[in-house]
Amino acid sequence: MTGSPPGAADHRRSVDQLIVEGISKSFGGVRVLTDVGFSVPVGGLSGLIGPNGAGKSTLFSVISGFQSGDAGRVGFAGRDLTGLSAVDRVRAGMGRTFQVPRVFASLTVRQNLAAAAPGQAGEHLIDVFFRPGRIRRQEADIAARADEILGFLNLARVADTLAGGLSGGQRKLLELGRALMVRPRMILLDEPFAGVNPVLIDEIAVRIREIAAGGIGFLIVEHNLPSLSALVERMIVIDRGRLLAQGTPAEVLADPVVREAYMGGAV
Ligand SMILES: Nc1ncnc2c1ncn2[C@@H]1O[C@H](COP(=O)(O)OP(=O)(O)OP(=O)(O)O)[C@@H](O)[C@H]1O
Repeated sequence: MTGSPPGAADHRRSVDQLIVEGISKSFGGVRVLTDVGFSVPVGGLSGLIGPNGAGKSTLFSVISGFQSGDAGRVGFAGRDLTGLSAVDRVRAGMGRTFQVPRVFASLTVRQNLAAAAPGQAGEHLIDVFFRPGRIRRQEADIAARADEILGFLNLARVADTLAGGLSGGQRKLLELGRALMVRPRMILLDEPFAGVNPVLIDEIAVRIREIAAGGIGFLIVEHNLPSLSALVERMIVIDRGRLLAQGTPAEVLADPVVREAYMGGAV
């Protein structure tokens, strides 16, 4: 990342925006992202699309701090997050899910949710000996939050099932639930509909809309363009690592440049 903070003051003023500025990233000398910049509302529903290999997952990783960018800045809800670790970005309110759900197969659904809760007092030995009451209270809070999410995501009936036994769609819901455990302001969702049957796609879309209505925003990478465009208010398009277009789903999908990038115009 660059050392000087151009635009840092803007980041502080933009309390309701995710601002991505000049992100570039190479792997072994191969440029994957080139000077990508856009901004979306923290509390809104936005999509990030592009053909296979466009750089969407890499961009997600740079925004969420799982990989460092070679250049560029990330402003979020009035803070400059550039250079912060992935954990600190989660603490700042930025949650994320992965293309391949990272649930613990040998833990139950409920345990998976509890394990996603941030900064648990019991992690520190000193708390175990000197603050047992605090640990009990925190465990009760986590259990209550997990129950709330299990009910909301319609996962209560599989709460005590091992996550390894869930369907693809249920795993996606559990991954969404894990992101919700940290009480984020915005969630970066990587392919929530991939490998999910159409009925569950509709259910996941309904849940996302309900969560967004409660003020938590989404930036969603997704190849299922009909389902995504029915859900989001705006789309960012990247192709070969560069910003190609942005606008409402109708504007973006009618754009000849976007149609050309996708399968030579067969969107
Ligand atoms: N760790 C890595 N090392 C080397 N190359 C990588 C690495 N991660 C990604 N790439 C390359 O970067 C490019 C962009 O990959 P990325 O997964 O970000 O694209 P994507 O738009 O998410 O693709 P898809 O839609 O197929 O998931 C690809 O050419 C990929 O092979």
